[in-house]
Amino acid sequence: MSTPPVVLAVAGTDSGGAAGLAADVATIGHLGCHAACVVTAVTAQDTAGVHAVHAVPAHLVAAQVEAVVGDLPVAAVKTGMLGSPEVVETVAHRLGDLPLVVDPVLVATSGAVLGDASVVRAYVEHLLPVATVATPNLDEARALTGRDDPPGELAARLADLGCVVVLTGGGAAGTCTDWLCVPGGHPEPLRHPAVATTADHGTGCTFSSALAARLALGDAVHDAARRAASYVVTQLTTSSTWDLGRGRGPIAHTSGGAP
Ligand SMILES: Nc1ncnc2c1ncn2[C@@H]1O[C@H](COP(=O)(O)OP(=O)(O)O)[C@@H](O)[C@H]1O
Ligand SMILES: Cc1ncc(COP(=O)(O)O)c(N)n1
Repeated sequence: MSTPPVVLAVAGTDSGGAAGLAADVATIGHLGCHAACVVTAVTAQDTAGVHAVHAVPAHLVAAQVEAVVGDLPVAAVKTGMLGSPEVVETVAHRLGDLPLVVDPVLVATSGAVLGDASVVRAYVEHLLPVATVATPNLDEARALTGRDDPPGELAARLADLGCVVVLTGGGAAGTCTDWLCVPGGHPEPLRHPAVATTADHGTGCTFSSALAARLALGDAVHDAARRAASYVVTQLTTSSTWDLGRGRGPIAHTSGGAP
């Protein structure tokens, strides 16, 4: 087998194994890349909620980043929960020159706040302007713009900060619509079938990791976004028959279940 491209995931942990680095590392590996991982926060989390958060100090996040980029040929980076404005700035400063997918994690599926107003400001001022692609959901796009416009308009506003935006979510009548907008361009709807399931914890993490892996494998952004969405549909279809946890169960990151 040939040497895989390296994708660096910079994110928090989810003890329930649904979201965060667990989703990132599994997805990146399943798509044929090697996952390096930098931990930004430890969460005590399950399918029902986030019970505690311990932020990793910014200097230790920086040390992890240095260890990875000093040794491995990172082809793409994906960021998830960063948790503090200092960590957002560290990532922007040290990783902003690489192909960079930013999932601006602010709120968990369960409703827990994973990034406050100072983190929102740091994304807008420091990280989105150097990102290649940002993948906010509708709530995150509203928080980042401070507006309540239709999703296509929010995607265009965020793209004006300097990155391609794929605004995710918005399922209705069996269809999910994501909005893709390049800086200065017109928002374009990307549609795929909606899977009826409550086993969707970690979907955004899986999507942004799949997008970063596809970029590392050489896809252009449009193709990477389409393939990442199609990956998520397959994985949600698998987990739709699972019965795990009291809350919203994990999306299947890799397998179709035990053989
Ligand atoms: N039930 C679903 N069926 C199919 N695709 C979905 C479903 N829920 C989310 N997606 C897709 O998963 C990707 C991640 O979106 P989303 O769930 O909005 O992220 P987040 O977890 O950040 O809220 C998007 O491409 C979105 O359209
Ligand atoms: C550590 C961590 N990172 C990200 C998410 C968001 O994922 P989701 O939107 O599926 O809750 C999360 N819940 N926990």
